[in-house]
Amino acid sequence: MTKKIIKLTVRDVRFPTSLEQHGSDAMHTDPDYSVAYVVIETDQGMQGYGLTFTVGRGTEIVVCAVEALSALVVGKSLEEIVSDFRGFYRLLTSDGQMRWIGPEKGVIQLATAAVLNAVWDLWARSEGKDPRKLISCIDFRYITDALTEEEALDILVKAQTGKQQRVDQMLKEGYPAYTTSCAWLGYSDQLLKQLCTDALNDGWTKFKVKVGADLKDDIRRCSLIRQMIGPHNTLMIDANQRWDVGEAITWVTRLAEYKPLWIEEPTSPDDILGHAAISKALAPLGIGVATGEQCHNRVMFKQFLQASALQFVQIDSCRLGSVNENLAVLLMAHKFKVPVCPHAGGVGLCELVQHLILFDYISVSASLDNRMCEFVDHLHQHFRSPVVIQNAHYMPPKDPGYSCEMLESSVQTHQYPQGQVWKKLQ
Ligand SMILES: C[C@H](O)[C@@H](O)CC(=O)C(=O)O
Ligand SMILES: [Mg+2]
Repeated sequence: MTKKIIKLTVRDVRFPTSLEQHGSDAMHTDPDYSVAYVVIETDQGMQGYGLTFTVGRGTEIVVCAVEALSALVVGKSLEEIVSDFRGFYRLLTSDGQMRWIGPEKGVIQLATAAVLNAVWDLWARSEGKDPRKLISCIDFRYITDALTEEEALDILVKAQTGKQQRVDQMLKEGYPAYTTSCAWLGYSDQLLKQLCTDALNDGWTKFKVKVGADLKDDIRRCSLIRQMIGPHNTLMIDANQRWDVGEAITWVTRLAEYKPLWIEEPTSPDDILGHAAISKALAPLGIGVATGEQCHNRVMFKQFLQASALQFVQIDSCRLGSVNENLAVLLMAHKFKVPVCPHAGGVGLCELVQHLILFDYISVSASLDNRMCEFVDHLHQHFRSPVVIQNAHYMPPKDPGYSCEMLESSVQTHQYPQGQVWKKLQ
């Protein structure tokens, strides 16, 4: 029986995280973690849940973009969509009129991710997928000079070997994670120390610190955290695009003694050659460049990889056009032998991206070398199937779907501006 999508709703849901400086960095000093939250419904009463992450103001614009896309979804059946998912992806990203406000970037790309995340959730609840089916979801337009459809299929087919052992290993041990929760830029040293002590006690071994606003502060905070975690645990630093290219090289060189594994988003997320120059300059110091949370499509990732401009690929479940585009990036990263360490946190990003990184290990890369997934300990309580972390590892989700269904009570309380939480703050 076909499942016809008869309704799409989208809501603006915001959490006042800026009140306690959760999520703050050198560029986003007051984020209110938010989502455009999408629910699609079929004529058989099934639901699919999807979202895209934002940091507060502007969510209403993403909501408008989702509404603009909804006419392309409502009325279609799930079977019709997934029988030509590549075509459906293109319908959304290449609509002859809406494409002008992208293409495949900005608000319209965030909206595409929210809608398609809901479609993947609906699909995931209904059936399994084989390599050929997955490849048929990817739009190879603009990336065939880096990865052909045949090469992509070959990667997935080769990774069938040993797949069951990796599934068993993940079920037992989980996927390695790192934490960003201890060292947001707006946190005091005292809070940083407290959170770092707690995290060490909970078994965390990999830590990310926000940098980039003030060099003296960065030296103090990196020195503090390195002292606390010791020489063998892993430290990463994240500047959230704060610097020019030369400034990034000078600044990070000053922080090199704290042995960061990577500098994340050192400069404009669009500056591929700038990232290449930074990568080259920092390689002798043993510091890699990580980026991707604002890398808006597969074409950008292709060029980053071709230009050796990054050493860690940070896919994002809501920045790229959903699973379809993330699959393309995972496969390209594998071909270019660059590890994937996803961006997560925000609202629901951990819930979503755990699926992608488990898939990467089990069905694409078959490697854990230099790989880990970000974890941020906020707002999980608002999800029906929140992530499970054990001993600093993501344990595979057990419920069917893409794990982005929120509790209806949370959505209503945090809906902007009419929810109780926001009424109280007005
Ligand atoms: C504004 C967000 O909190 C951002 O700082 C997140 C980020 O860069 C990360 O998790 O990495
Ligand atoms: Mg970051």
